[in-house]
Amino acid sequence: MSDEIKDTSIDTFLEELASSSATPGGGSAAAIMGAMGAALISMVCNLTIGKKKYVEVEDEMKSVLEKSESLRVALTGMIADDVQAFDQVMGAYGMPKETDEEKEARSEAIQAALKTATDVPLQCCKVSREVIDLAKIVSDKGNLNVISDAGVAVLAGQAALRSAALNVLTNAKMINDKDFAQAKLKELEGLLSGAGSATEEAYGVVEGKLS
Ligand SMILES: Nc1nc(=O)c2c([nH]1)NC[C@@H]1CN(c3ccc(C(=O)N[C@@H](CCC(=O)O)C(=O)O)cc3)C=[N+]21
Repeated sequence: MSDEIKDTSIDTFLEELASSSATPGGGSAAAIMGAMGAALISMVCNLTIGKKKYVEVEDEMKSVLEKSESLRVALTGMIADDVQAFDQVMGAYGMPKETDEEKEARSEAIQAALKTATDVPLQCCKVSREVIDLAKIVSDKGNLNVISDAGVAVLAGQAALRSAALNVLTNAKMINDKDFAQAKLKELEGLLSGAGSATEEAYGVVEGKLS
């Protein structure tokens, strides 16, 4: 699929995801999950801003909306970024490996591609973590009529974070530059830390409001 992946219909995207072609893969799926989380946060903000009952949180909701829209744009871009990154990995594996020179060039290309294919989902983790943190704010303060959507947003952020994390883990394992891999895993650990409890807390708040 091309760079225009974000412009394809949901149906076509899912067909491509389901197909035996390597991309889009789980990395792109993680990004779109995060983008859905961000979109739902924006939706809750848009339905809270301008309501008399929520005038006290209006400024905060406006600020959350600005951030969630920027996260949504970033995550939407990562759907294609991940396709490109993983296509590079597959392309490198497909290089000829007859001569020593070819083997060397192939190995270098694989290693370079794996680094990018680690960085893209790590970036997705970073932005998805922000989705979780913003979803928590709208779960606490958003319009009660759409509070279930705030709960969906937090779970989408969590799914995106943990899904992108799996892509980081699987690629980092294959990287020979252990300093690089260690640094990325360390960064990942920081992003995962506390995310589960933030998710459960926000989900609990939403459930509490609905029961
Ligand atoms: N940033 C990132 N994004 C990913 O989407 C991502 C990733 N990293 N890391 C690893 C996993 C795994 N994954 C595969 C998808 C299809 C095949 C696939 O089509 N394999 C063919 C072989 C194809 C060939 O050799 O040309 C097969 O097993 O028959 C393999 C692997 C995507 N992932």
